[in-house]
Amino acid sequence: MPLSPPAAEERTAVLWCNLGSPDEPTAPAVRRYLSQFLHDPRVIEIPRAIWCLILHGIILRVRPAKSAAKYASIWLPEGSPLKVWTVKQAKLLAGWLGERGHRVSVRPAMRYANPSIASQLDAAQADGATRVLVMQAYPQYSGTTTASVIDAVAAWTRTRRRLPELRFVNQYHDHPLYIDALAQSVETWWKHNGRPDQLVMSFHGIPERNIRLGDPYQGQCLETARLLTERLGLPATDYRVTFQSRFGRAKWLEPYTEPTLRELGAAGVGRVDVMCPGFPADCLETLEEIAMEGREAFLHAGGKDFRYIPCLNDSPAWITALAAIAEQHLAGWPTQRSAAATTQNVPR
Ligand SMILES: C=CC1=C(C)c2cc3[nH]c(cc4nc(cc5[nH]c(cc1n2)c(C)c5CCC(=O)O)C(CCC(=O)O)=C4C)c(C)c3C=C
Ligand SMILES: [Fe+2]
Ligand SMILES: [Fe+2]
Repeated sequence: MPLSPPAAEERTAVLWCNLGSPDEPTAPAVRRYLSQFLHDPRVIEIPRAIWCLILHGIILRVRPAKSAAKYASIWLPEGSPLKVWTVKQAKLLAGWLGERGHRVSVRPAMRYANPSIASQLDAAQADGATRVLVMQAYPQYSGTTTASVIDAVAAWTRTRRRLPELRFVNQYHDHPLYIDALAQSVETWWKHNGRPDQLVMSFHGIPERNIRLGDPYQGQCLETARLLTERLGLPATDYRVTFQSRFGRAKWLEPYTEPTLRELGAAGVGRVDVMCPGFPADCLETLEEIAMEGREAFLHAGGKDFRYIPCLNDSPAWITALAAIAEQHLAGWPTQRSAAATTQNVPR
């Protein structure tokens, strides 16, 4: 006799994964978060022994207090913007999929800090999920982000005996509904606020070396920008694609966002609109680095009018896109389990 009876039906959970934020905007919480983040070999690819010396000797002593002050400047009453938006997106996605007749739960999960990917996979299994679709808030694939989430799921599988069926969405940088959601956000912004002299599309950077070693990230960012500007009917003279958030001294993807904004300001470009198409949720890198520091850099260099176009966040077109992506990957998973199968709640 099996310990638990066979279940009549498969149950599916969607894991909606994002990077994660510190639990609070304080130096100790940021130190814990950065330590987990910067120990990830997908993020930092230099030899461990050397990196640990730099990380523990310098970065984890200096950076937490500075980063905590930046986090404090964007923190919401409910928590970090990245987490608040990611949780809201998960709720809206669940509602949308429910309305379309899918019996699935949607759980937000963070690669670093909380709620962790492992804890949400545990919770999904405890709820009876036998299938998990892993989706990520990274439209463009990078080993530093997408593969790292897959690593975290794989690390969890090694600690469990009975595994759910797993599916992964690795990228959707050119999905028509993602492009559509971006285009709608820009068009709505322009309808209410008028058009700029230049549109800057700023993506998170990664080291240039990663691209040379085969990471497809840069090409996917450029493809997103191409599809978006084509859809907006923007000539090449009216926009720039840039890369932000450089970390350390190595060469990262260029052109860098902040020097480009300074250049545009100094060249007499009066009005610039900046958007961050690779970030589906507003976060430290958009609200502080772009909307505050980027603005300051542009205006200080002589620019007149800087406007930040918010991320997709909870826009209906974006949730529609997410639901369509989920549906495409849920397709073909039959709802009935074979009679021979037993259920999930077997001891670890
Ligand atoms: C150290 C190297 C880093 C790489 C490589 C990297 C890639 C990368 N990151 C994002 C998305 C986000 N990054 C965010 C914050 C952040 N990123 C790094 C470093 C690297 N990122 C650090 C150290 C931090 C923490 C903040 C700081 O101290 O500067 C965020 C925001 C998190 C938040 O809580 O709001 C996002 C989102 C992508 C998409 C990416 C590669 C494609
Ligand atoms: Fe270490
Ligand atoms: Fe980052």
